Amino acid sequence: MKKLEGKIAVITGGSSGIGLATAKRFVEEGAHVVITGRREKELKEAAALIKENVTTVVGDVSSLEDLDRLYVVVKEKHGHIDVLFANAGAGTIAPLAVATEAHFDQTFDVNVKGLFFTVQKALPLFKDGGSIILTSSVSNVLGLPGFTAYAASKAAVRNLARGWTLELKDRHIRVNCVSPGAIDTPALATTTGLTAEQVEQAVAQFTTQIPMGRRGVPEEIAAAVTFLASDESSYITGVDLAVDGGMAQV
Ligand SMILES: NC(=O)c1ccc[n+]([C@@H]2O[C@H](COP(=O)([O-])OP(=O)(O)OC[C@H]3O[C@@H](n4cnc5c(N)ncnc54)[C@H](O)[C@@H]3O)[C@@H](O)[C@H]2O)c1
Repeated sequence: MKKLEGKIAVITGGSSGIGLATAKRFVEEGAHVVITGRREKELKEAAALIKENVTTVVGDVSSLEDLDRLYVVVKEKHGHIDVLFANAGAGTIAPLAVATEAHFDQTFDVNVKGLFFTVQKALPLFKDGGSIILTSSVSNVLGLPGFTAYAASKAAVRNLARGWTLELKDRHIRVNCVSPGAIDTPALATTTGLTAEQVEQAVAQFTTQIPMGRRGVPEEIAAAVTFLASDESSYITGVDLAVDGGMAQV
């Protein structure tokens, strides 16, 4: 029996990395996925990789108009949502002394405001219960020099899950976070502003500090998200599931 047979799932940031791996896994488990991202070309390429049971909608989660358009498509095509994976996120390195207002605003616009309204505007489409999974980060409990605005935004995500767990309990909607550690995705290489060689050195150094001694792969986050999306986690709500090779324990 497939874990998500017949479910309708919306995934933001579904064109690459963790979102794409999760979209593929959801479809393998019997779901139809609606993926959204900012760039049409990447979305189409992602849909070609997913192959079947996938709809694409171009949009920026920090734009409320784009979110409205997304859910109009979902409503017209499917009528309802069973699973929402609010996964789109942004974060670049910016030590406190040099971080700009634009950096701060962009980080919070996507990771907090975008995620907040991604969930709010989906609510009318949840019928009888469902599962919402928010992508936070292991940085929600770590001091992470150079990434403090990002880490603060991800701590906000974790706290939104706590409150929404209670706000949505009577509608039988479970709300959980998944918190990736260091996962090999395009984001890991592009958010540092360093050269490719510097990134390689920094990542190698960083990897030595991970208790399991390696970085994760997107499929390992997708497996955890599939569990949280499915009835296998039917008595789990409000938790923060770290998928981090033990990083949060250091
Ligand atoms: N890779 C890691 O090590 C790691 C660790 C912890 C948390 N995360 C989080 O995982 C999530 C997915 O990141 P990833 O590692 O797969 O990186 P990624 O760059 O492969 O994916 C990020 C996705 O978010 C989308 N996105 C970014 N800004 C957006 C916006 N304004 N509107 C719509 N879509 C937008 C991108 O287009 C992309 O599809 C993010 O929330 C990220 O913060 C990643």
